[in-house]
Amino acid sequence: MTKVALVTGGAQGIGQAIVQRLATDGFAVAVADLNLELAKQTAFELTTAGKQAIALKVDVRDQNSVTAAVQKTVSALGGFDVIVNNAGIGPTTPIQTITPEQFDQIYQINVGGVVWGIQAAVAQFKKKPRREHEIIGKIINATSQAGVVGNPNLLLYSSTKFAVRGLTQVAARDLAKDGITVNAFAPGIVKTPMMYDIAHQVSRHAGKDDNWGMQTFAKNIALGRLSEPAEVAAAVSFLASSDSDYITGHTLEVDGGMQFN
Ligand SMILES: NC(=O)C1=CN([C@@H]2O[C@H](COP(=O)(O)OP(=O)(O)OC[C@H]3O[C@@H](n4cnc5c(N)ncnc54)[C@H](O)[C@@H]3O)[C@@H](O)[C@H]2O)C=CC1
Ligand SMILES: CC(=O)C(C)=O
Repeated sequence: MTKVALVTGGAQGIGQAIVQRLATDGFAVAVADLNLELAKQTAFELTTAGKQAIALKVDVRDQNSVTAAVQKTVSALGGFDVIVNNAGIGPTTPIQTITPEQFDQIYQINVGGVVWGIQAAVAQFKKKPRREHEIIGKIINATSQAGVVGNPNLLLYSSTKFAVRGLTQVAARDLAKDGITVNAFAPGIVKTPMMYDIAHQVSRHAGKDDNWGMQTFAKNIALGRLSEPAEVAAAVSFLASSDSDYITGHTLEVDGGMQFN
């Protein structure tokens, strides 16, 4: 039977590369994003290429919105096997500029969105029949190299990504008995709209041009180059496949050698 995956923030950047890769792997995919127009475009490109895909509007801050997106996916695609909690935002936050509004927004999206995604996915997974020790659902969360080591200028962002690694470990322990694995992926510096925006902001604070910001981040990459979104998607493909059935609670770093643990 065709497996079904939902990817939040699937309309652009890393999320888009993930839906494209999972569709190529044979999944029917739900492209769930705040930006419905972009999500439709991504899904359209996949269906035109003969893949099974739908577009859904979701705001991951909103528990009901995430639950509804998962339920719509089940109705439209006939099952539910994998959720990739990928949506996130990455504003630079010099310490003295942080406001309560900014704090709420980034924690609600980057942490809250993952919690609601886990919750909604588990409710579906638990409806499935299961043989002893069978893996019936996979939860895959986006953290970051900035969730492995604190990154300058990113106090709120970095700390949300540490939280995602923590909650991935807790959920992995809580859900193992139900045949659900929970893992995370930690990209490095990936060529996406988010990363170009961060590089722009960091460069602006330093009074330099945008290229300076990107090169500053790139300095610590052992493999000596920035990452393509498809390279992150390849790691997520593994975490979504049965090849990773004996892995849970793990953060897979896909950063060209920025961090070694
Ligand atoms: N680009 C990079 O270098 C890195 C990115 N990451 C993480 O990977 C994930 C994807 O990042 P990128 O593709 O770079 O970001 P991006 O900004 O290019 O794309 C993010 C997508 O999430 C969607 N989104 C934002 N808020 C949302 C909400 N409330 N509800 C639903 N969708 C929402 C946006 O509309 C967009 O389509 C994020 O969690 C990010 O923190 C981690 C490490 C490095
Ligand atoms: C955006 C991000 O996750 C970085 C810089 O690691």
